[in-house]
Amino acid sequence: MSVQVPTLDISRLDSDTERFVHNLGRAYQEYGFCGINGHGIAPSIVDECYRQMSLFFALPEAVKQRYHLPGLGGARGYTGFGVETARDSNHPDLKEFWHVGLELDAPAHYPQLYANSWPSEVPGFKPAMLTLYRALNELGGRVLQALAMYLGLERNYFADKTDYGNSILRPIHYPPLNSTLTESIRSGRHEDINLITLLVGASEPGLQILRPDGSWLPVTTKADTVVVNIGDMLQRLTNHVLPSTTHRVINPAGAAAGRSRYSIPFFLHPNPDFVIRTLPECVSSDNPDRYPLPVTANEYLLERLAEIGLLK
Ligand SMILES: O=C(O)CCC(=O)C(=O)O
Ligand SMILES: [Fe+2]
Repeated sequence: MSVQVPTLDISRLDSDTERFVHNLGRAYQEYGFCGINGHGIAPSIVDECYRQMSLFFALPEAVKQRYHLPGLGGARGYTGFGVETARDSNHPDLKEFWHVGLELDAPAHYPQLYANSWPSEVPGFKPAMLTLYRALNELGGRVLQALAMYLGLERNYFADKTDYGNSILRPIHYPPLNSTLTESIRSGRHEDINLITLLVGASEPGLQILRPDGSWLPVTTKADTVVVNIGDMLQRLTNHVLPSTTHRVINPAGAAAGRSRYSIPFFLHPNPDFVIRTLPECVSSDNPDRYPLPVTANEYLLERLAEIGLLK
């Protein structure tokens, strides 16, 4: 049998806590990625997002560009095809996307929590995306509870560090490929910037993770599975105890090349002023502190956005 990223049932967080925490932590130590099912997010919530995003991305380019908000580093609204370029790559990704941030009723505690923009042409887009945002934010909180316990922290360690998280829901459209000559791929090899990413849409082939032996392992899951991976902020906080694994989305061959691919990652971020300082629980003589200098989540984010071409 070929190797596969494990899938775990998160309802075990309450019914079988100790073993679940152990299994999840081991999966992340081995792969940096894990499938999560049993999460209770209704398939209709995800289906509605796919329906609404396909309506939006089908609009004329000039209409979509009205929702590009200059100067925000793509933090909200639309980012066009061929803009984002993975670190260390000269070839832009073959994708366009939209960013939804935390929707607040009152003025933000943090200036970085910009107001959302919504496409008036697609009225169902906002309610669909906000519903999925809330569901994934909540699921991410449960994954962080398990990870906190795995690291020897108290279960709610992350709660007050993520309650105003600068988290982003990113509906992505990878259009049909019209040339086989391009050196670009749908998403160039990269690591995610944030604490954890919850990905809806890995049921469509294309996503691959880099294994320590240099091979690429496909991650394709059942439709009900959310793929959750560790990002660089959590890797840094945990001194690499939880690794942020390099991944990419390759161009399909054959008939699939003529079809769009849609996916929706949710990048769960800490509050902008959270200080990423190596956890003492993750430092030992075998694993000395790799990051003696702390950095705030916001400083770290700005550095990384500049590197991928979103902040000029
Ligand atoms: O589309 C996917 O399956 C993955 C996208 C991704 O890795 C990202 O946007 O960071
Ligand atoms: Fe990613």
